[in-house]
Amino acid sequence: MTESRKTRSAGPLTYRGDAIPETTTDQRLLDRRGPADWVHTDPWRVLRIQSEFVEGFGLLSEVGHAVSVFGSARTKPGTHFYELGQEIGTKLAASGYAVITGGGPGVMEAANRGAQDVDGTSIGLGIELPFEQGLNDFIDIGVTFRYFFVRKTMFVKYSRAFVVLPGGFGTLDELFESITLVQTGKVTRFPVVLVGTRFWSGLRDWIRDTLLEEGTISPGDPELMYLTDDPDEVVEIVRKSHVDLARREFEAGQVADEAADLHAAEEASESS
Ligand SMILES: C/C(=C\CNc1ncnc2c1ncn2[C@@H]1O[C@H](COP(=O)(O)O)[C@@H](O)[C@H]1O)CO
Repeated sequence: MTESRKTRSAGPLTYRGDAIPETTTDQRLLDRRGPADWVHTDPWRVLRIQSEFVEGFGLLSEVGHAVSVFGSARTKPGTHFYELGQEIGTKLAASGYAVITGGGPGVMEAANRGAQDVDGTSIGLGIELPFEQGLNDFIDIGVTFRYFFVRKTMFVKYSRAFVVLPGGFGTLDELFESITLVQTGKVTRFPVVLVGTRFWSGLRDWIRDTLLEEGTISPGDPELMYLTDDPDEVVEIVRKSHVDLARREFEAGQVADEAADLHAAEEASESS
C-alpha cells in the first residue's frame, strides 16, 4: 500500500511532497516585506496598461457618437483659433456629438468649453506629463492616462471623426497617426478634417508636391484629409460621413445598431 503524500492545491495547481511551496499564495500576497522594485518591472507595467484599457473602455463605451478635436496646447483664450475651436465644440455638441479632446489647455480647452456651452457631452482624455497639469475646467467626463498609446486607442475607437486645428508636434502626431490608420484600412469610419486653410495648406502642398511626386504615397492619399475654415462645414463633413457609413452598413445587412444609427443621423440631418 502506498503512503499518501502531502498535497497542497493552489487554485488550479496541485503540489505534492517537496514541491509544496513554503508559503501559500495568500500569505505572499499579504506579506509586505521585501524589496518593492517589482512595481517598476515590465510584467507589472503590463497590468497597469491593461487596467488603463479596462478603465477607458468602461468609461467610453457608454458615450454615444463622438468626435475628437485636436490642436495646440498653447493656444490662448481670445485668439482666433481658440474661438474657432470653441465654436466647433459648440456646433458638434449641438448636432448630438460628444466632444473628446486631450483634456489639456489651448484648443482642447476651447472645444470642451464649446461643448459645455450648449450642455453637450464634454470629454477629456488627459495624459500624465512630467509637469503637474490636471484636466481643463470644461470637462464633464475625464480620464488621465499614463500611456500615450492607450489614450490614442481611445480617441480612435470612440470617435466618428478627427477634427484637427493648428498645433505643434503633438497635433501632428495625432494627425498622422489617424491618417495612417485610414490609409491602411485599420479604420474606415472616419474623416480627418483640418481646420485652418492658411496654417495647413503648406503641409497639404508638400504632401502633394513631394510625397506624391516621390511616390511615397498613393494618388488617392492626399484626399484622405479635408481642409476648411468653416465650422459649419466641419459638422457637415462629419455628419455626411456618419450617414454614408450607416447607410453602407445598413445595406450590407448589419442592421441592428446600425439601422438605429442611420435613423438617428438622418433625423439629425433633417432637423438642422
Ligand atoms: C504644453 C503645455 C501643456 C501640455 N499639455 C497637454 N495636455 C494634454 N494633451 C496634450 C498636452 N500637450 C500635448 N497634448 C496632446 O497633443 C496635442 C497638442 O500638442 P501640441 O504639440 O501642442 O500641438 C493635443 O491634441 C493633445 O492630445 C503648456 O500649457
